[in-house]
Amino acid sequence: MEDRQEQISQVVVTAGQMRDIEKRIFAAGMPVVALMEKVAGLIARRILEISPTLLQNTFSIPANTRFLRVSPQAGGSRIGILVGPGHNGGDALVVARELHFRGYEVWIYSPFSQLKELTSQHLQYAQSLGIPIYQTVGQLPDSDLLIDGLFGFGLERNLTDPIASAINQLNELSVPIYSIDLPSGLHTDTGVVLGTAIRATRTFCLGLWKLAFFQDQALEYLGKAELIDFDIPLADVEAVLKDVPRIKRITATKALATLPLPRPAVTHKYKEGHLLLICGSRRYAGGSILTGLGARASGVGMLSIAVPESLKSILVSHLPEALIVGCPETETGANAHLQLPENTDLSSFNAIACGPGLTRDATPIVQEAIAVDRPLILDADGLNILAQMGAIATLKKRQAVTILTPHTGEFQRLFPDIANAKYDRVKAVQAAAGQSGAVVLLKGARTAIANPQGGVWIVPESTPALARGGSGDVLTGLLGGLLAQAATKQIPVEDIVATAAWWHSQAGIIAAQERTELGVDAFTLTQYLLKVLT
Ligand SMILES: NC(=O)C1=CN([C@@H]2O[C@H](COP(=O)(O)OP(=O)(O)OC[C@H]3O[C@@H](n4cnc5c(N)ncnc54)[C@H](OP(=O)(O)O)[C@@H]3O)[C@@H](O)[C@H]2O)[C@@H](O)CC1
Ligand SMILES: Nc1ncnc2c1ncn2[C@@H]1O[C@H](COP(=O)(O)OP(=O)(O)O)[C@@H](O)[C@H]1O
Ligand SMILES: [K+]
Repeated sequence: MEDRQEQISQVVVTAGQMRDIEKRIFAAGMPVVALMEKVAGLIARRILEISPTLLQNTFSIPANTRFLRVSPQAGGSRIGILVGPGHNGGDALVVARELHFRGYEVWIYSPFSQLKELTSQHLQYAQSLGIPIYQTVGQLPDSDLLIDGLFGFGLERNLTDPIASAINQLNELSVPIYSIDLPSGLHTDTGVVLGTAIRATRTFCLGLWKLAFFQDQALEYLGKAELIDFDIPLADVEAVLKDVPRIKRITATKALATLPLPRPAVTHKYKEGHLLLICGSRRYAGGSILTGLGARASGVGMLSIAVPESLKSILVSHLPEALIVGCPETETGANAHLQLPENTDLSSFNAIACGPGLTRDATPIVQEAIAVDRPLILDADGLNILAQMGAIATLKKRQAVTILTPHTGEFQRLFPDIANAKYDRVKAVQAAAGQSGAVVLLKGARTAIANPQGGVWIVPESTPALARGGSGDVLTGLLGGLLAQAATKQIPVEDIVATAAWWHSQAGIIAAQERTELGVDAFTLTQYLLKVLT
């Protein structure tokens, strides 16, 4: 049984689900007022923890001062608190009060005339404490930090003026902004910008991760995101999510537990999986090498690589441990069809990965791979050829599991009828898996993986260093190797896919830390895969 923290860190909810979970907590007797105090107290404490310069100011007070406070005269940091009409504003006002009592020079921007009752009470109290309150952006004094409590998960409509232009002006100030729950202006589920949105330096996501945090279009607004856990009972989460397919973050704990480690002491190479890669062309020889190196890093027991005959020697020189199968080639140097050695038939492979570097001239070999009753990964031109064949109808005929690994362009070619791929990647990948019966991995800044039942894994962190030709080939090889090794184990396929994607992203992150975001070419990436585990 995973511990509570691990379970909470995997959960991702929509605004509607969050609202239902809160309703249960309130119905069980937790007072709304008490929860707001608790949550905002945690936020205030966290702000003080992570802002050493603010703390420095607190402790640089003159020695003869009787109270551990910073007066404006002592040069304390100024913190502006942005207050909206709902409970997000209420949270912000509690933070304002706490920081005021810790001695900071706090001011409040409260542009709305109608506030929810609790929010209104906190505003009244802040006013009674002498905290200055401003209604228009033009009046705002300077500040060292802004706390954004304009809107949280209650925002559904587009923002209009004057609040929209106020947000634009606030973004223009060169001041760090910490957002409460999510940057005001983002849709909680899709991460779509509703007119305009705060560009946060940091975001404190409250209680449970919201979907917007994993939608590519929201990333530029979120800054550094962290979860503020306020002890939501797991039973309430379970009760609300029990009948819906889960959307989960793939964590290090989960991914590491899915890897084929430790290896049993008594085993042999064929027990540790036999992977067949079908890849490469005269034009894209490198793609087959990168795919092979990705597979090598997975630890797969046996690796066979089917490439056009003319690439055989170059593959052997890069991957001496692999069985390189030279295939007849087309005039253009594409893999024409499979020609396995005698005594080898396709049923001896635990998994097949097909696509990197093939070119679209390799249609017959892709058709052969699809026709084989083995677990199959299709990537790159494997996907483009599948799209030409009609993805959904073709995949319906397959008996064994299929994994598709498209980027957005390939996804749209495969599933032209799924319109929302750009705006709600999670919904799009769920729809694709549901319609095709395949496990679908939609690549991007935050890669999402869906199974046909609608369950989703999201890779929660990655690096733009991976936005480089060939890094997808590495993923295909790595995933193929893990899939082949899992053949005899009862592991859900989507867990293996998510683990490979997590591993790939982590390697990118470590490589980028050591070499900058410009230093992670696809070959280098393959050299960092094992560093994730050691
Ligand atoms: N319940 C609790 O105790 C806890 C709640 N928590 C906190 O509560 C937050 C959710 O609070 P919330 O539901 O009050 O919604 P919130 O995000 O503040 O904003 C909605 C307000 O904005 C308004 N509005 C909407 N669109 C608008 C527009 N375009 N232009 C202008 N106004 C617009 C809308 O008014 P409407 O006109 O729709 O009636 C409504 O008043 C959550 O994110 C977290 O911070 C946590 O601390 C945990 C404990
Ligand atoms: N901005 C980004 N942030 C994180 N990962 C990214 C980003 N852009 C691309 N990637 C990752 O890099 C890989 C690119 O794969 P792909 O588009 O297939 O490239 P190629 O076919 O050249 O190998 C995918 O795993 C994708 O998720
Ligand atoms: K906010």
